Amino acid sequence: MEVGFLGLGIMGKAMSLNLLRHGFKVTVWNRTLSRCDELVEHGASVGETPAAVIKKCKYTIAMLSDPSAALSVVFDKDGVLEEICSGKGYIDMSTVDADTSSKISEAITEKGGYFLEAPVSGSKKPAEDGQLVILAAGVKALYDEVIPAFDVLGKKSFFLGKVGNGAKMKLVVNMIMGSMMNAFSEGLVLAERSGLSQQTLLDIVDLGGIANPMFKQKGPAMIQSKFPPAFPLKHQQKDMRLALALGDENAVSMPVAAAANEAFKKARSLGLGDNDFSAVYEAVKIPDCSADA
Ligand SMILES: NC(=O)C1=CN([C@@H]2O[C@H](COP(=O)(O)OP(=O)(O)OC[C@H]3O[C@@H](n4cnc5c(N)ncnc54)[C@H](OP(=O)(O)O)[C@@H]3O)[C@@H](O)[C@H]2O)C=CC1
Ligand SMILES: O=CC(=O)O
Repeated sequence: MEVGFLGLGIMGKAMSLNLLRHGFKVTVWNRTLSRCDELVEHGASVGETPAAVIKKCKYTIAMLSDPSAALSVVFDKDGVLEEICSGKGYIDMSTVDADTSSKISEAITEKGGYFLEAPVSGSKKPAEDGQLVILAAGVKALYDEVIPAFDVLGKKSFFLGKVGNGAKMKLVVNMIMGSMMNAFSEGLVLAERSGLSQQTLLDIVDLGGIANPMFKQKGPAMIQSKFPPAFPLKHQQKDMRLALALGDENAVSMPVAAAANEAFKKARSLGLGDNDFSAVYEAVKIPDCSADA
């Protein structure tokens, strides 16, 4: 199977390498073109523009940072829309909001192409290991056709119906994850300030009902103030922002998520946006000056 791949960041690089390892022919494009070099060493071809990739491939996957990147790659000059046509499928796996996904879907459909949104749950390591959870929605026929690729990229795929449902599901999941990371960070700070061992806290948490892979994997690095980026904090804050907007639309009160978003914003203002999202711990550590006012 031949696929195009647009966006070779942390996730896109791991995912396209995985496809190459499993015998797919992959044509890649990245805004910073030099990032294609490593993929070429592993057998990929390069398209000079998103349009060139679409022209060459029947199926093209995108994995881009945020709504503005996802829209730009489709609508700007040399973008996807210039070459998408009947018989071609476009699969956007970026985490965006439902409106962005719908705009892309409508434009692709107008040109006769097929569209699937397919954001993923799982981070750098699951992407490397083909263990993502894929949350697809859109054209079911396209979903069925690209299952061989999803089987390589993920451990489980869900088809969630109409465009927007995949985006919304992903935002709900990441809203929970971001709130959990804040509670975990507060717990680590509280343990330390109370004179307790943070390592002992990690051991206890891992043995009980709130044990989970995220705390287990990230906790030991966090207590050493190490945050190598797997899921960049700036993207988690984008997801909190988009999830809160979804809450606004549906009149769902989300005070926990709103507080978590503030902590991620504070972390970004401290210059931590390119660190892993667990770096919110550094923001949580800083005393809240407003409490003294
Ligand atoms: N990392 C993770 O653990 C996970 C991330 N996600 C989601 O996947 C998506 C990608 O994440 P990740 O790989 O971590 O992000 P990165 O920041 O590592 O990569 C972002 C990619 O988007 C490209 N990009 C950014 N802006 C533009 C633009 N205006 N036009 C064209 N390309 C652009 C970047 O190109 P360039 O190299 O030129 O900057 C790069 O290829 C995000 O939506 C994220 O929320 C989902 C699950 C897990
Ligand atoms: O979106 C991030 C993830 O870990 O899932």
